[in-house]
Amino acid sequence: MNIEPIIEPGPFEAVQRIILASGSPRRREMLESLGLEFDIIPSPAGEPSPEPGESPDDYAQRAAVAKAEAVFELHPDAVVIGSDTVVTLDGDIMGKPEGPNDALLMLSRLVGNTHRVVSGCAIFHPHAAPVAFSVSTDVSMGPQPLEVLFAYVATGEPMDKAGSYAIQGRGGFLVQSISGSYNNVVGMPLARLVDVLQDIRAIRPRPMDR
Ligand SMILES: Cc1cn([C@H]2C[C@H](O)[C@@H](COP(=O)(O)OP(=O)(O)OP(=O)(O)O)O2)c(=O)[nH]c1=O
Repeated sequence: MNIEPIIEPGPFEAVQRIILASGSPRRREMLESLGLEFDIIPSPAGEPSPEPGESPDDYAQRAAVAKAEAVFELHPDAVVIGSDTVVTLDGDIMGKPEGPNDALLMLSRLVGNTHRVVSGCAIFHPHAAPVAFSVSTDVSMGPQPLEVLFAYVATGEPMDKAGSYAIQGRGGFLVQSISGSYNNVVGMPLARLVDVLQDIRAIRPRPMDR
């Protein structure tokens, strides 16, 4: 399924075919913000389960590699980008909630605490070794009464978000402060990704005359 995004001239242009192996609208918007032409092919790879004792960083990277690799195998001529975001607190890895009760449980643990959001990113390239990395952001939330969490869960926003909240959406009110990349919380370590894409010559600054 190729969804051709609408491109506005942005700071960069693609030098090679780029595929975003993601169904996340947030990740699509981030790549679009760069002005890149790219295809979207959600990965057929499912979410792997964390191995016993696996660090959140290793897990997020492994999940991102699995997503990107599954699409790269079908399109070895393209640069394929995959990403995976998890929330971690007290050593536990939180993905997307299984339902409203699970979302409520996650949020009741996160409020009044500082947790880490870890996004893994993997880039597969036709003529270079794959690159995988993870970036983490500390997110501090103030205390919230249960009825506020109920009301937030009832919006439905938490259901497709790691940790059951969206810093960029209605859940922004939950976040008192962050230390690190904001984009990384939303779903992709964009600054680091742009550096890598330029290093492997997949993108370049858009020439002034274009
Ligand atoms: C913490 C946080 C997560 N998220 C989202 C980012 C991810 O889309 C989602 C975590 O799920 P992921 O499994 O990382 O990704 P996804 O299933 O949405 O998309 P795909 O696997 O196709 O790439 O949580 C936010 O949008 N805002 C936030 O503040």
